[in-house]
Amino acid sequence: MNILSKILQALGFSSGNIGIDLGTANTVVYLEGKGIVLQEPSIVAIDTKTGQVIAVGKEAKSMLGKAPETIQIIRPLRDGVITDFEATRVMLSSIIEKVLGRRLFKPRPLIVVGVPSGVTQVEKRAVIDAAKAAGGREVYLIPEPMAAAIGAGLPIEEPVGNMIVDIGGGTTEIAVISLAGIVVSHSIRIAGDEMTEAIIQYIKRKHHVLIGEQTAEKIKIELGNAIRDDEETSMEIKGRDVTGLPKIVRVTSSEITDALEDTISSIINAIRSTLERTPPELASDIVERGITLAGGGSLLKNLDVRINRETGIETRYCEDPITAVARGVGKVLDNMELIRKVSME
Ligand SMILES: Nc1ncnc2c1ncn2[C@@H]1O[C@H](COP(=O)(O)OP(=O)(O)OP(=O)(O)O)[C@@H](O)[C@H]1O
Repeated sequence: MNILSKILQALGFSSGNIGIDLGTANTVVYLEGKGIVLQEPSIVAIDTKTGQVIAVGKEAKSMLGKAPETIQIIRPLRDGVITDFEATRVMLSSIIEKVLGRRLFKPRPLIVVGVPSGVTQVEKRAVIDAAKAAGGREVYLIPEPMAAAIGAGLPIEEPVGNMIVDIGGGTTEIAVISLAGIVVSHSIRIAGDEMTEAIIQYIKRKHHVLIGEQTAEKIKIELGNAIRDDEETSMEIKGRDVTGLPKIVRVTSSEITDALEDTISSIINAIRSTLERTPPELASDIVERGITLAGGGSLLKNLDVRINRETGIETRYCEDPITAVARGVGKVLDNMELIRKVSME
């Protein structure tokens, strides 16, 4: 950072450079010099008659499952990648405008975006084009697990093995990082949103009741547990039965543990297979230093305990797991050398 930028920052001005965690479930934005300035669901509401954007983020999410036919609610990303380019562009522009809105001078910002490590060239191009179309001057992409590890404060540039498991909405990214590079990684398109979907399917099968995504997510957060613990809890949920009438049923935490079993097993198998492919020296570092968890999906109750039980490796959360990727892309904004080292080709 040059001296002028430092003075401007000290005076409360921001360079306008932005780090974005463009997530399947949430988009989190870090503004250089300010920190996290926006955290909103990755959802856009569009008027189907005029094609105009009605709402973005929280406001659009509150319309999920409740909108008339004239309003289309779109999640522009699925499984961590862009499935609707135009909606992503609109969402990014609106977010960037919200973040930089009242600035007197608006130089085009440098934008660093965290993306799943398994993205294809076409998907990478789509993110870069969307960020440029939304006003970005230069756009760099950093693999999400690398960004999460930087955000978690792991010593990624040192010659030691750091294992990060970032469980988002659409993707789980597992990586072993050493000397600023990803040595082994594994990305599966199974994460928090599959847990939500598994709850919807379980309640349909077991109780013959249909529930929406928002209700299922609430159940996951309130009752979900990666292990069976002694404290059984339950809650009443409202849905629609097969005949179409409203119905109330009581659901217990152990039922939800059953519902989530396949998803949790897939995540743990992916961690195991990554460990199996890790070179011995780095594996011994991981045994010593433990596994770090990031991402909203990792917040499922007792997931750390379950991973520890099944791998034998100490597992801990990083600070504020949901913003780890955004804090990571934010931390590199003033370090072009590091951006070049860790960004994707
Ligand atoms: N307390 C909680 N318990 C369980 N799951 C939670 C909790 N809080 C958030 N989640 C889940 O975390 C997921 C979103 O996490 P996050 O915001 O990190 O994903 P994302 O970055 O948008 O996704 P991706 O990295 O896959 O693109 C959602 O599935 C949400 O339901």
